[in-house]
Amino acid sequence: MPLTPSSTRDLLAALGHTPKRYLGQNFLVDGNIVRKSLELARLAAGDTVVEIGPGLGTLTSALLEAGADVWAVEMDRALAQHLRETLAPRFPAHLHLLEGDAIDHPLANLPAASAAAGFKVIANLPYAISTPWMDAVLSGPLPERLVLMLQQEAAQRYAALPGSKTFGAISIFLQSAYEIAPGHKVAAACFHPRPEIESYLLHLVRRPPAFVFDPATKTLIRACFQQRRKQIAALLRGRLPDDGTAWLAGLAEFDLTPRARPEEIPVAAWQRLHAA
Ligand SMILES: C[S@@+](CC[C@H](N)C(=O)[O-])C[C@H]1O[C@@H](n2cnc3c(N)ncnc32)[C@H](O)[C@@H]1O
Repeated sequence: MPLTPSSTRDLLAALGHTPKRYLGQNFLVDGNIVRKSLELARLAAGDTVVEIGPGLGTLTSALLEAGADVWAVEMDRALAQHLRETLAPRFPAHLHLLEGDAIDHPLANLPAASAAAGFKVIANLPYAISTPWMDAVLSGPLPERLVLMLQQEAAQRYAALPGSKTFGAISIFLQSAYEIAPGHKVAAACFHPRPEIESYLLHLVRRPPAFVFDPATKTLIRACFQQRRKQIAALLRGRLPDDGTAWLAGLAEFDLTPRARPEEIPVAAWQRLHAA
């Protein structure tokens, strides 16, 4: 599989494929990043891995060559066809390729039994879907580890702390389930074509135990952050049977009052909120 800008360009030309911007087609052309991704994921032979957007198969082939069982979902029909013709015959028992949208199939149709046995996600994500996809994954079953190439700005939002302007619902959902381990900034030269935005290799390790919010509480928290300049007491009024009085009283433990704004409230306090 191609691992240099020139071999990637040659393959794209041979396929008659022009990278599609709306599908975030910035292909990896740097072997070090591929190796680093496998290393951060502690990839071992026999691991089950979900990959989103295998594209030309650069990361996918490295995963398969390392002995992983790969469940991948690719939306681009021509690229999926290319993988079916080239990579699938080499790894017939280990590549499970789905042509479709990762938003509809966030875990590439990984069977429930394989998910329950433990799996990882390693992917160079299409940037446009990173947050809705992450939100879907956080509903469970949860991967043990994720190593994700992302837009740096998205990685900053996921890792944001209370008090920061980028702290939001996704930061709360993600940090409740995962620890953010050290990752890496990635240069635009590691991709073809080069993206205009900065990229980051994010490394997430599932917490023991991981906290998963129920759907109603997620909806409530998202609604609070849609009006992040309002005070939390006003935001909860009419949305909880007691208008949130009991939960608001508990904010004192965090040195906060009902006048706090959503972005000031720590993750541990949000975990005590129950909308249902
Ligand atoms: C950033 S590229 C990564 C390609 C390849 N994994 C690599 O690292 O070179 C993103 C890939 O995701 C695919 N893609 C975009 N949106 C998708 C979606 N909603 N569902 C599944 N795949 C998608 C693109 O066609 C592209 O192949």
